[in-house]
Amino acid sequence: MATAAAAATVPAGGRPYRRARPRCGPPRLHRLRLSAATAAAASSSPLAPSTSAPPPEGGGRLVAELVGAFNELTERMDEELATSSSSRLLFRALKLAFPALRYGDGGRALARALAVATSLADLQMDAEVISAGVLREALDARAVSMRDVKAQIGISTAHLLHESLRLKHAPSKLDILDDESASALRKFCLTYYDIRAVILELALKLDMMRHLDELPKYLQQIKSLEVMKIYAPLAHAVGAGNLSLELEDLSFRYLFPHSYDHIDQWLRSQESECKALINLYKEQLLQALRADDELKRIVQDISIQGRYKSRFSTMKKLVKDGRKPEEVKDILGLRVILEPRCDGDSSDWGPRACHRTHEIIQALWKEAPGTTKDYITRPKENGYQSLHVAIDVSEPGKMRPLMEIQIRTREMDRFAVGGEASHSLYKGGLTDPVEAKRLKTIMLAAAELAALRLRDLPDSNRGVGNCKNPAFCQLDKNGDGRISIEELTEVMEDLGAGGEDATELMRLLDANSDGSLSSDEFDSFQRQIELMRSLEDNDDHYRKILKEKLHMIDSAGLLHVYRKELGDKLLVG
Ligand SMILES: Nc1nc2c(ncn2[C@@H]2O[C@H](COP(=O)(O)OP(=O)(O)OP(=O)(O)O)[C@@H](O)[C@H]2O)c(=O)[nH]1
Ligand SMILES: Nc1ncnc2c1ncn2[C@@H]1O[C@H](COP(=O)(O)OP(=O)(O)OP(=O)(O)O)[C@@H](O)[C@H]1O
Ligand SMILES: [Ca+2]
Ligand SMILES: [Ca+2]
Repeated sequence: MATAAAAATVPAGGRPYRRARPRCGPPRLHRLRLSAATAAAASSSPLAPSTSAPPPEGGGRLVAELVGAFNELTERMDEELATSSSSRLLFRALKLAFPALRYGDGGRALARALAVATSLADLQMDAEVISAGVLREALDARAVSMRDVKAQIGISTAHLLHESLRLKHAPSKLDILDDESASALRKFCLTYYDIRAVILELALKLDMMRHLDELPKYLQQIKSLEVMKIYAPLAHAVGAGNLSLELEDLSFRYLFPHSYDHIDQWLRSQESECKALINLYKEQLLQALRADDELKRIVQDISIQGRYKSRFSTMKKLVKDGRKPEEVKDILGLRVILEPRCDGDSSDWGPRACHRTHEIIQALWKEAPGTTKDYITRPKENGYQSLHVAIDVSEPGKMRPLMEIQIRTREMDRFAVGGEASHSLYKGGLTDPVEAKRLKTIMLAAAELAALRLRDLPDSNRGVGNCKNPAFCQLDKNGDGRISIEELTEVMEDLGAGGEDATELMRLLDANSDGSLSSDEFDSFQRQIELMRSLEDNDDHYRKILKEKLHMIDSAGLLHVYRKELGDKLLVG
């Protein structure tokens, strides 16, 4: 029977780049992000004695934040990249950045450094790049020196930071950013700089764009132009698709505020309904494809991806040939990817499976006349293969944009994503296939080198296999399975807090009063940290809802809407 895996669909708000990783075996408790409800339940378990203690203050709170950030980042990292050497490196970087960035501006610098690190972890970068992301803000604020980084973190992270600083100044070497010089500059960046430094710089640009309101207006436009012409296409070229889309949308917003508002209002007005529809159609289609006898015979795997079109991409469609928003046929998009079986006479099973999928779609929904393009029977000149249809998802009295469905085999998809018909060539600003191939080779080589440096030594008795809880292992320096007061004091001192804070934290967490923290006691502490973080997340979420409502309605109806929204969310939560 054909197995079907539904790939991630519309990005969830707030954490756009997080990639769902399949987990094998039992979940690792320390890495679970507990909901407030489960965390509260866990805290009443007899195995979790210390969660009833009040949240730690002072230096204890610092350790809690450090451990929380460390867990969040390692959870997002690719499992293969999260070796114990990587964990150690990341923990050291966080320890260096925390005291340097936490004070001064109410912790905003630290929050931004962690957001950059999060983007890098979501892009599946290694610990060296993520550490550089954490430290770059501290370096810019002169709270940490390159000498500190070299001595405490390592030469590779220092090198990355050095390269990203060089890259930062590259655009200012040009007087005008016309298409030609922008293209030359993009090539220059990709040829002459460590590719991981380019990716670090992209994550920093995203952070800058998310806070552009804080800069003077003239700078907002200069920065946006740079991003639009250089960094968004660069992001596309290195395969950071979602990052590229967000960079484009943000710079579009600052460069053309009126056009942006227009498109934003139209897309936003139907966004949640359309995203729900994408998920619904995806599920229906998956079920129908899985149930089909012919597909069961010739296909071993089916996946479907969905996306809602970005603001900037929609704008380009409108400008290209002057069509109206409702005439854009790919505002809602699904992509079916089929993996044909390899046995028997399977040479034409791929195209057959795609055409069979088309027939099933025609039986399910209404196809918009004249929209089908069969690039499988007749591939495009660049070799691109896929079958495209658009279906009408309107209902009586409810007009909606069309939904485009692309159908292709896994092999065709690989070619469309990374081959000579690659998306970065199709619209990413790179025009030379040889250049794209070389870029891919450089990226792979950089990843291999990093992996080599960050691998665990075979005789290491603190390898991942032995360390069920990486945060605990970072604190348990001598590896005896307990965190002693000396070990706790050491981390406190690294964070700039005193020995009294360590004693205080130990008193709070040491449930059986034996003078040290067992892994169970530390697990309880981590559950408490998760609880604190989830409360902060919810607060942030409610604040956003409120802001939107305040913006949209007059004061007479505010309370009603606020109560309803809050009530709904609380019920769901
Ligand atoms: N990677 C890649 N994707 C492509 C290529 N050509 C088309 N596509 C994808 O297929 C979609 C639809 O392409 P077409 O069916 O040719 O439609 P179109 O002529 O662009 O029509 P409009 O979307 O209405 O402008 C595009 O939006 C891309 O997502 C290609 O050469 N490479
Ligand atoms: N129908 C679809 N289903 C799922 N993903 C899609 C679909 N169409 C495009 N994508 C993906 O969505 C991302 C954003 O693409 P975007 O909508 O900006 O451009 P496009 O549709 O590929 O090209 P164009 O703007 O020329 O139509 C890309 O990763 C692209 O591969
Ligand atoms: Ca110990
Ligand atoms: Ca104890």
